[in-house]
Amino acid sequence: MPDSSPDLMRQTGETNSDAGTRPVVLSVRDVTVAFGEKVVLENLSLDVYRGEILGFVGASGTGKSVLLRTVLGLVPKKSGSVEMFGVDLDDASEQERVLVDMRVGVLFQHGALFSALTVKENIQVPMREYLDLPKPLMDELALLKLEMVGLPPDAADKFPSELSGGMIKRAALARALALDPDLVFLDEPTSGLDPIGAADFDELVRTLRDTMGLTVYMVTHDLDSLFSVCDRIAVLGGKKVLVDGTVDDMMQVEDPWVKSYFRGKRARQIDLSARAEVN
Ligand SMILES: Nc1ncnc2c1ncn2[C@@H]1O[C@H](COP(=O)(O)OP(=O)(O)OP(=O)(O)O)[C@@H](O)[C@H]1O
Repeated sequence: MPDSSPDLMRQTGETNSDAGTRPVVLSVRDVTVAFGEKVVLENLSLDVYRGEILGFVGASGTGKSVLLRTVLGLVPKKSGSVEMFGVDLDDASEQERVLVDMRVGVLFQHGALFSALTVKENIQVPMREYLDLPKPLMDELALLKLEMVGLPPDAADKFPSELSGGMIKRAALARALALDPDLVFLDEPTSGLDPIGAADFDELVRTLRDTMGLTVYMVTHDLDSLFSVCDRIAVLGGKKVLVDGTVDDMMQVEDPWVKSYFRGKRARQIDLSARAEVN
């Protein structure tokens, strides 16, 4: 049986692409998902590279959430494969699957914190699920995660109903980071935040990527996020990834939705102000 200890997986369990320079941490190949007769994704392929912040966009109802849930194994696919850290999730043993899951954090839309648990208890949910740690250590770790996401220590004993929208997002991010993951999925993390709160959250995501070497897969409608923190953007359309590339690449795309999204009035305002900040 192959040694699948986390350390070994970190060193070897990743496929390389792009002339061996950028390890692929998530590889989606020819994935088709349907609900009854309705095909939502068809032969969709996508690679996510280690250390990048990928922004995933697409018109409403194109299947962004379905893809995210499929990758996480919450929605069955008709065909295709999903590999994380070089492990094909359909072929993975139970032990391999647990090791992969421990390397992944998820921030679901609207935070999805357990309302009956305090912030600290929410952050400790993944620790209780996967680790066997003494309570004082878990408390210490929870406080550390709060600090990482910029929440004060006294947020630990608050319930989600006592937090602002921005604090809920940060608490949910702290929970996603509970196990020091390598890859985090963020589902519309800045939705519902005011522009300043959203910009602060984007900055936090970028800082965490820079300091922890995180790979970030972010489903978003937020043009500010796409322009300011995403290294690469993938656009979902016609049941597959229509196009992927940098913001500048998106500016060249003639597809009508991509064009109106990235070259519309709002996008032009953001682009102009970003360029003004640089100069
Ligand atoms: N469990 C399900 N059963 C049947 N159809 C579903 C199911 N889940 C999603 N769909 C359909 O799949 C399509 C894609 O939905 P999805 O929620 O992934 O879109 P989205 O791109 O995330 O949209 P939005 O940006 O509005 O959140 C929609 O037509 C939706 O109705």
